[in-house]
Amino acid sequence: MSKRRLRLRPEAEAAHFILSGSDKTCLKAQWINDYKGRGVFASEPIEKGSFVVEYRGELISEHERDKRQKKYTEKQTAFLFDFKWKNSTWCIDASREDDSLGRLVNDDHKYPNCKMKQLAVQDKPHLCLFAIENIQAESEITYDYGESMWPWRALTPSVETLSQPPTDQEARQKSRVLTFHQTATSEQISTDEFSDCTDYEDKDYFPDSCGSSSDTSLHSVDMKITESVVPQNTLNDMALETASGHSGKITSSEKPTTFNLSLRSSSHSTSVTSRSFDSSGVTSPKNSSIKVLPLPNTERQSKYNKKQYCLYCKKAIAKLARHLESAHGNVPEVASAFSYDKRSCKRRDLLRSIKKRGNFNHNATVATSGAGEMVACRRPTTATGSEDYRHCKFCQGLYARNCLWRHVRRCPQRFNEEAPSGQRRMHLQLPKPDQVHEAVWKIACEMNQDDISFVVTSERDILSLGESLYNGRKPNEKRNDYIRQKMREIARLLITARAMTPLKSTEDLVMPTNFPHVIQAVRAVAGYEQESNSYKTPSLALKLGHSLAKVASIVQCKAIIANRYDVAESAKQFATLYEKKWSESISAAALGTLQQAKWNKPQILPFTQDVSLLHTFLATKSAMYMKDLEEKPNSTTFGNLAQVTLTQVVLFNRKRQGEVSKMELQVFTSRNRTELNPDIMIGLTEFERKLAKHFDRVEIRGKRSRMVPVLLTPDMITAMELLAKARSECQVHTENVYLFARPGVLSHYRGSDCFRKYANKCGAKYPEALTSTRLRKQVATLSTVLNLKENEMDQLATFLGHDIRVHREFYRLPESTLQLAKVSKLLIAMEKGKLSDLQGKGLDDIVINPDDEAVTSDDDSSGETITDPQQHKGSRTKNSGNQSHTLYSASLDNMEGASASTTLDSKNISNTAPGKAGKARCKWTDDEVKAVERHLLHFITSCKVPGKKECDSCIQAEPAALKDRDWVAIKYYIHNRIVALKRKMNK
Ligand SMILES: C[S@@+](CC[C@H](N)C(=O)[O-])C[C@H]1O[C@@H](n2cnc3c(N)ncnc32)[C@H](O)[C@@H]1O
Repeated sequence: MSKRRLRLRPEAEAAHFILSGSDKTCLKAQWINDYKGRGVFASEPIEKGSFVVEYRGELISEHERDKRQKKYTEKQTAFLFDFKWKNSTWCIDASREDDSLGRLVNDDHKYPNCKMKQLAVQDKPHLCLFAIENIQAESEITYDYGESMWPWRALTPSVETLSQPPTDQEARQKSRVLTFHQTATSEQISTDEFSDCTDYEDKDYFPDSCGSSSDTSLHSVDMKITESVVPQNTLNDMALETASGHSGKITSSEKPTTFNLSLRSSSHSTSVTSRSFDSSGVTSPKNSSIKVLPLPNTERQSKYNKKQYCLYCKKAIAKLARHLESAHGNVPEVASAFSYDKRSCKRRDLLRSIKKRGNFNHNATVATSGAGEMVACRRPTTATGSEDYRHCKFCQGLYARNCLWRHVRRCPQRFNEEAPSGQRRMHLQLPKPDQVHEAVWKIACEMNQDDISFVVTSERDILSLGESLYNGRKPNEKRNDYIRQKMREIARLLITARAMTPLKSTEDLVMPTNFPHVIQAVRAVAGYEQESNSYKTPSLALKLGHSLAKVASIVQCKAIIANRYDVAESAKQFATLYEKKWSESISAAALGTLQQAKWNKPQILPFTQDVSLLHTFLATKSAMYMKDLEEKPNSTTFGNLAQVTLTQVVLFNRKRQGEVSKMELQVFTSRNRTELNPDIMIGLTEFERKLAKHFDRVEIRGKRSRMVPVLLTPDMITAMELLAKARSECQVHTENVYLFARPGVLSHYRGSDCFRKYANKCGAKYPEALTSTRLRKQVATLSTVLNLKENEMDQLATFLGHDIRVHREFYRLPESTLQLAKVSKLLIAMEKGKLSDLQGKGLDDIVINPDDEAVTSDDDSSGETITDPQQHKGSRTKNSGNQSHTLYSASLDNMEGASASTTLDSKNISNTAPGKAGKARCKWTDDEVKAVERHLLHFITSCKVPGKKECDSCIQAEPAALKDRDWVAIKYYIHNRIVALKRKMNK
């Protein structure tokens, strides 16, 4: 009697919950990770055989299902559950976000604890889950979605494949998983009928096996999804498997039941997040669901009674060695371990290795399922979250993150591999999901392990962004850093978006309807301040924009390949939105903040005396170190000479330190040493010919893969040849490709470090000004002051490794220098009341005399500086009287030092208008002089508030020649000066 009641109870209970439309209180929904999303967990133990939850939703016909499927998004389609009832196909559509829990139960094809069963209540079919084992509190409720190519199953390779090659049987099993259809029988049960819910034969449940499908339309739907993401060989495997049949539990007449689950673009992490999930009232666990098993330290179990997982039978075993010997003694590696003496190290190491691999297999299963207990080599005293543990990449043992480095130093499995040093991580990479680029996965796994790296590894589209960046660049460490940075940036955005908007995945970020949320998140990440319309980190806002555009194009391409035209279209629309709205919403303010940050910032240039001091210091040191290296070749003498020579080359060539630092040995040894072509020689002056013979030229890789030439003096060549020769004696790794290699490692010396070191040692007055970038600016500034011709300027720009536009905009100290060197002459003339003297002259024809200079230095226009909207857009003019004068003296100083014969007179400074190198000579006509006078008068008499509209009208009324942006700059400068003059007059 009692037995009968027991049997009926689950059904009756199910009917009760079906009719009340509620779920059991012993269940709760929880956010697991980005990979799985939410899941359902037992908050109390559930007995084997009990009813667990109903897969509740809207019951629709097959036809309606087909219609909905067409317009549903990928996510929604995942909630369509097809089943057979009364000889036709029906579907439960659970896509609507309600509070029901059944729709949130995840798949587990290996160790499910529930099975799906069909129940007829009041002559309507219902899908319910029943426990097939006792379920512990806090365990996740799972069931087998059936054999099919579910993306997550492919993404997390079986643990066997991680540690050992698959056996034939395993290979067969694996390919069966790749069959792309879940099929099922459905035993229909009426609540009126007697049924035994604890009698779990597979046929009672669905999905329960796979079979050849007669439903081709369903096949094709799934194929559409899989084709896009599965490489061709996998598809071939699938085809083979379908042809060779399945497990055979089902007859060919049985119809497939398809859980129309589609590929989530972000599903493959094996770790668990502690992030809270708050949409739809799901609980938000602060701790990860994966714990590290603590020492057994209860009264019943001693701490010496630790259980380990057997590599072969996967069970937790207390006496593993004994178990291995008795149960798996015929396995070659077990036999080999036991062939050694009982106390031998070899035996101990082999057994330990088997133990660690067994535990690793278990840990990988836990990681894959998203919940459970991992086994560490040194167990904590209390259950600890898995975030602080990592697997050793050599022996696969699990160690506390902060102790891993210590273990790696003496890990017996490391064999001859070099111990990783510096930033290189020592933990085992997570299992690489299929279709993720190996190198990109490595980059992602080597990141600092934090929330951000978690999002990177779990978001497919972020990894795709990394892959796209990876493919477009030549391999080097720096490129990897860049990719890492880009992936982290977008992950940070996603984390912020999740916290403050309904967005959840990277794909959500590039949906046009989400554009306002994206703007909100970007602003939050970049620290937008509404009042000032500025950002704390404006560059981040700009970078995120570029990355989002890239992600949108990646999503679009992937969607096109996958025949998901709705997604492709929406990504395309996002791109259009981005093009039209991004600037006004984000980038205008970000660029404004960036530009504003540069205003009034003193631009320090190196002083020529300091440069000269550094030069002499390096020459002396170089001679000394060359001698040392010849006499005592060792890593120290090599390092000294390498650093000095590197600094010399950067200093002499005014090159980016990063480019010269990376000069490869092979590039130096294979440099072109052929004589200069006699025809070219003819075109050179005697002096130039001598120079051409004097220097050697090496071509190195510059920014954006540009070829950048480096000139080498004979002294430098001698030092470099010595470095090349002495490498082997000085512990320079044979694999180290760099000329300025660091002995013992694979990296090179960094020019910036060397510069800093020698700048401080050489006794320079302003050592902080001696950096490679500032030296580049110095040479560029001098080129302006010396008025190089257009083609000479081009040559200089090419030599410096950038194009002329960049040179003009960023390297020359543009208007400020010109204002110093040239416009100031005009101002002096004006202040001295000699404006009419300018008639018929160009700016360059004005000669400064020291008295005049004194006149200009005592002004103060600060606080009255006008900002010009035009300058905002294109020109980089910033007017600051004080700063200008500092620079003026600096540039004069440099100029004198640069060339003894150069003086600031009308011969040397030729006829180039400011900002228009090489354009027609800009003489002041009578009209222009009058216009300036009028302008002056206008300001002195009527301009009360500088920068107001009246001034603009005044400017417009002037002759055409004065409309040039450079002249506008002059006018603003004049304007400021006049305000200062006016103040003086008022006083
Ligand atoms: C019916 S829903 C289950 C609820 C879902 N986890 C959620 O948060 O909405 C099916 C989806 O869950 C995810 N999923 C289910 N089982 C999974 C598993 N074992 N591993 C990873 N993801 C899984 C897949 O993204 C699938 O599209």
